[in-house]
Amino acid sequence: MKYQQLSDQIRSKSSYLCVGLDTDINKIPKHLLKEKDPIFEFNKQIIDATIDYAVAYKPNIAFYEALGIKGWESLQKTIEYLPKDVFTIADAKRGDIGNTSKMYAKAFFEQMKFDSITVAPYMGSDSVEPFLEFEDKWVILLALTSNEGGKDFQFEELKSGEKVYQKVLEVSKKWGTQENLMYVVGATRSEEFQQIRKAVPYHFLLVPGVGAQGGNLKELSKYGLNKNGGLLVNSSRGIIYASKGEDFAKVAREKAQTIQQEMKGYLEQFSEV
Ligand SMILES: O=c1ccn([C@@H]2O[C@H](COP(=O)(O)O)[C@@H](O)[C@H]2O)c(=O)[nH]1
Repeated sequence: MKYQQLSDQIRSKSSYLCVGLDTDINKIPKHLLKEKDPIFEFNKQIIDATIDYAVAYKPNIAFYEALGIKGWESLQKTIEYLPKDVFTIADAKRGDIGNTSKMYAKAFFEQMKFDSITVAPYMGSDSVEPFLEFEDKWVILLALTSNEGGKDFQFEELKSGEKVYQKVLEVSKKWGTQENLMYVVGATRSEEFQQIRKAVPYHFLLVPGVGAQGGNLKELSKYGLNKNGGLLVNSSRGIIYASKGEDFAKVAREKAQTIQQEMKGYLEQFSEV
């Protein structure tokens, strides 16, 4: 998917919601366990219920890998089921020496046909560039993560006065363009959004950490939104497990709609979209 298409989706749905498909066999409603592929059945019902309010879907690959071959099959079916006009994110956090990264890229872009993949920056340019060689595919580079442990390294101050995550942004933005490179910035870091926007004014930011992790949607939207939208805000558990009963899809739809309505207001207030 191209930058403009994603921006158009945000405009037409008045939403920058990404639904996280962190589908755990131990958390899905019990009545689905009688299905041939309970994980896919759950995802299918979540997608049908939330599609009016979401512009992106993000399966976290760990949840599928953990089930072995069956998990990969459920993932493949999920990707094939998703409509072509939504943006798909493989939250896989890959990155390795160049020739290995190339194989990860082939797996997620060619085999599974994801639009994008999350990548760790730690191994540097040659570990990221192989992902950037695929047309209309995206790298979503970890910049500032939402977890507490993110402070262990990412806020460390360098001799230049920059923090490590700022250095990641400054150096990596030369590896790609706003057309093929996005950044992960945690919703729990809303105080950093203003200066992150200065560093990367036009790049999309994938923002996990609202809902279950307590990030503030208004705060991050205020500084994170740009004239193209520029944000994809993910919620996984807060939507997909809002109800653990037979009404899970209906309740997920209500949750997604509530978030979308809030986003619509912020798009009107904080962005020219
Ligand atoms: O900094 C990061 C990077 C990735 N994640 C992932 O996003 C979702 C968040 O799930 P919630 O249930 O909405 O908390 C999950 O897949 C994480 O692995 C993140 O949280 N923070």
